[in-house]
Amino acid sequence: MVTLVITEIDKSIGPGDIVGAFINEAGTGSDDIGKINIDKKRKKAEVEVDWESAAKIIEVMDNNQIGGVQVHVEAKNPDDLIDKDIINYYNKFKGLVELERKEEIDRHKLEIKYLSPRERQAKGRSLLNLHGKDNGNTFGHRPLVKFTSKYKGEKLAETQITPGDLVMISLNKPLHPDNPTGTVIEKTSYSITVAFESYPPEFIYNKGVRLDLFVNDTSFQRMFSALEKIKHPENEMQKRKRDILLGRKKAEIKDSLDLELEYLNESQIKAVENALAAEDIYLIQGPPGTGKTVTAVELISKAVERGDKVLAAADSNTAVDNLLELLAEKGLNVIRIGHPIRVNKKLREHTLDEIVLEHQDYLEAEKLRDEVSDLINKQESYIYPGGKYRRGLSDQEIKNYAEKDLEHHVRGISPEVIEEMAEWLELQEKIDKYFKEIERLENKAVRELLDEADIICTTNITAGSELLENIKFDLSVIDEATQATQPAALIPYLKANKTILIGDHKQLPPTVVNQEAAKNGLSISLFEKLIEIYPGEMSSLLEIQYRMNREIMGFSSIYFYNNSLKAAESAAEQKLSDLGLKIDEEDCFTAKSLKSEYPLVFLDTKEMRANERSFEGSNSYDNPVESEIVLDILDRAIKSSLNEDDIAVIAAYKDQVDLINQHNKFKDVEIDTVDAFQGREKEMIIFSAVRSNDECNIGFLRDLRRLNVALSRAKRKMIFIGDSSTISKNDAYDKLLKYIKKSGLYYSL
Ligand SMILES: Nc1ncnc2c1ncn2[C@@H]1O[C@H](COP(=O)(O)OP(=O)(O)OP(=O)(O)O)[C@@H](O)[C@H]1O
Repeated sequence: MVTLVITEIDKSIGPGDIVGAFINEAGTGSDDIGKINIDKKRKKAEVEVDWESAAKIIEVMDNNQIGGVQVHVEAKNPDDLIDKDIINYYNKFKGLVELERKEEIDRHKLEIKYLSPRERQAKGRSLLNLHGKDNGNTFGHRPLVKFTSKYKGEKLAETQITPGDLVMISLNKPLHPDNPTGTVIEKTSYSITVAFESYPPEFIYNKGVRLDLFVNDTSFQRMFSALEKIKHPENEMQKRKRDILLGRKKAEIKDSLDLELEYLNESQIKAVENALAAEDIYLIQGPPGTGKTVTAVELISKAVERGDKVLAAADSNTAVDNLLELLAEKGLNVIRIGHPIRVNKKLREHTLDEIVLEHQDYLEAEKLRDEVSDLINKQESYIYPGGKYRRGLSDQEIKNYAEKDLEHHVRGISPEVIEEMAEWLELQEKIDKYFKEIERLENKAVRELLDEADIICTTNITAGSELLENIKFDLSVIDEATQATQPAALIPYLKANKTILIGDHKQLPPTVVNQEAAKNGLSISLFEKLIEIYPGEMSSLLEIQYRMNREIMGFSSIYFYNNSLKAAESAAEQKLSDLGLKIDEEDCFTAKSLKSEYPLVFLDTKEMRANERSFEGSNSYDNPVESEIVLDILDRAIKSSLNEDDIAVIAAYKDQVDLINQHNKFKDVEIDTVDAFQGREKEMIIFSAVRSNDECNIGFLRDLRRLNVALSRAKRKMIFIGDSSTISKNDAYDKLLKYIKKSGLYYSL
C-alpha cells in the first residue's frame, strides 16, 4: 500500500471530497480507492491506496498538485514507493509494445486476406485440413484442444508456429471476427495442442478446420513481463538496475584494472578493462568493423576467468551464433539456448537440446520412456473406463468391485468389463508415476547443465525463457544492443547484476514495424538511452576499424565519430587491384570508377535528368537512369574478373532494388536496401541514392544513420551514385560530396 499525503487542506473539504477529487482527476473509475484520515489540527490528511490506484493518480499529478491540492507520496515500505518516472516509463513502453503487437496481428490478417490458403500454408503460417479433439484442461482450467490432420496418421505440414504463439481457428471463413484464438502449448510432427481462454465453438471439432498464426506472442509477453519488473522489481538487483535505467542512481567504475589481452588493440583493451571494473553497467560503442564481437568475446572470457556466470545475448539469432562460435572456439564452457532449428547447423552441438541427450539422467529418462510406451500399449488392450462403460462408477468404486471378484453385474456392467476397467486404471496410475519420474529426471538434467555452464547464449527474447527463471547471472552482455528495442533488451538487462551493452547508436536503430510506435520512442534502444544519461565516463569507443580502406572510412569517421577512427594497417591501403582485377583503359565513366586508385567514387547524375519515379499508392521510389548506371558498372566489374559475391548493390528504396533486380543477370550479386546490409561487408559496394527531384526532398535518407551504414560496408571500393542537386541541400550530403571531391573521384555524368 502507498500513502498519499495532502498537506494543505482547504476548510471546505471533507474526507470524501478529497478522495473524490483524486478520482475525478485520475479517472480511476472507482469511488473506493482508500479511506482518508485527517489529523486533528487539519494540517495533514492521508489516504492509503493500493499500488494501481496510486499509479493512476500520480500519472495525472502536475507539479505535485492534483486539482489544486498539494500532494506527496509516501510508502511505509520504501519498495512500494513509486513515482511518475516509473509509471511513465512503464505506461509508455507497454503502450508502444501493444501497438507493435497489434500491427503484427493486422499484417497477418492482411496476408490471410490476400494469399490463398495453400500459399499461406507454404509460408508456414497456416495449417489446413485439421481435426480438433477435446484434450481436457490445463492446470489453470483452460480448455485444451488437440489438432491433427483430418487424414489419419498424416504428418502436419512444416510450420513456423511454435508453443507460445497465438493462433486463430476457422472453418471456411478465416477472417470472421468470431473465430476463436488460443495459445499453442505443445507441437509435435503430428499434432498441435491449443489452450483456449473459454470453451471454443463447436465447429472446431469438425474435420477440415484451419489454424493460422496470429501473432508470435511469446516475444511480446516476455517484453511485457520485463516491463512489469520495472514497476515491481523482484529483488534489490532489479531495483538498482531500474534506478540506473531511469538515471537516478549514478553508474560508477570502482576499481581500475590492468589486463593482459594479447589479441586486442588499445581501445579494445581499455573498453574491456573499464567494462569489467564498472559496477552496474558499461557501454562499448563500436563503429563499423571495429571488432565489437571480438571484444565482447574477450570480455566474456575474462569475466569467466574471475568466476562470473555470464548471459551472452543479442537481438538476432545470427548475432548470437557469431558470439557462440567465437566463445566455443576459445574452448569456453558455453551452452546455447533456443530452438535448434534457428541455430546455425554447425553450432547445434552447443545447444542445450543436443547436449542434454548425453546427460546420464536424460538417458535414464529415455529408458523409462521405452518402458512406459510398453505400458501404454498394454493399456490399449483393456477397456477404457469411459462414461458408456462405467455408468457413473467412480475410479475407486471400479477398483473396489474388481477386488471383490464379482459374480454378477453391477449397474448393468459385467464383472469382466469391471475387471478390465480396473486393470486400465491400475496401469494409468503406473503410467502417471513414470511420466512424473521422466519429467523429474529431464528437469534435473537440464538444471544441472545450466547450473554448470559458465556462459549461456540466447537471444534477448529467449533470455526470458522459463528455463532461466531461477538462474543468477553476475554479468549479462548484450551484443548488437543498438538494434534491440528497450523492452527486448530489458529482458537480459534485468537478469544480471551487471550489464555491458555493445553497439553503435550511429548506425541503424531497432526495426519497429508500427510507425506510431517508432515515432514515439520504440526505436530508441536501451544503449542510446543509457549513453544519453551517462555520456562519457561509462562508455568507450572502439577506434580501430579492420574493414575499410582509409578513404572509404574517412567521411564516416569525421562526420559520425569525431574524427577518431583509424584504419588498421591491414585495411588502410587495400584496393581492388589486390584481388587481381584487370580494368581496361577505356575512357568511359565505368572504367574510371572501377580504377583502383580511387577507393571512393561519386557519380553525379545532376545533368542527366535522372528523375525519380513513384508508383501510385507506393511510398517507395525508383530511378531508371541510376539503375542503368548500376548495371553498367556491374557488367564491367564482372568482366574485369571480380567475383559476383564480392559485390553488393545497395539502393535507398525497395522499388529501386526491385527494378535493378529485374534487369540484373548476375545472380550472386546481392541487391538490397541499406537496412538489410547492417553488420555486413563486401569488397565493393555500389550505392544508388535514388532521390532526384526539384523539391530536393531526400525522404528517409535524412536519417543519417542510414548514410553511415551505406558508406561503411565496402572494403576496397565504394561507388556512390546520386543527383547532387537534390541530395546536397542536406548538410551531411553536401559535406560528403565535398569530401569526395577532395579525397576521391568525383565524376559528373
Ligand atoms: N584487435 C584486432 N586485431 C586484428 N583483427 C581484429 C581485431 N579486432 C577485430 N579484428 C577483426 O576485424 C573484423 C571485424 O570484427 P567484428 O566482426 O568483431 O566487427 P564488428 O564491430 O562486430 O563489425 P560490424 O560493423 O559488422 O558490426 C574481424 O575480421 C576481426 O577478426
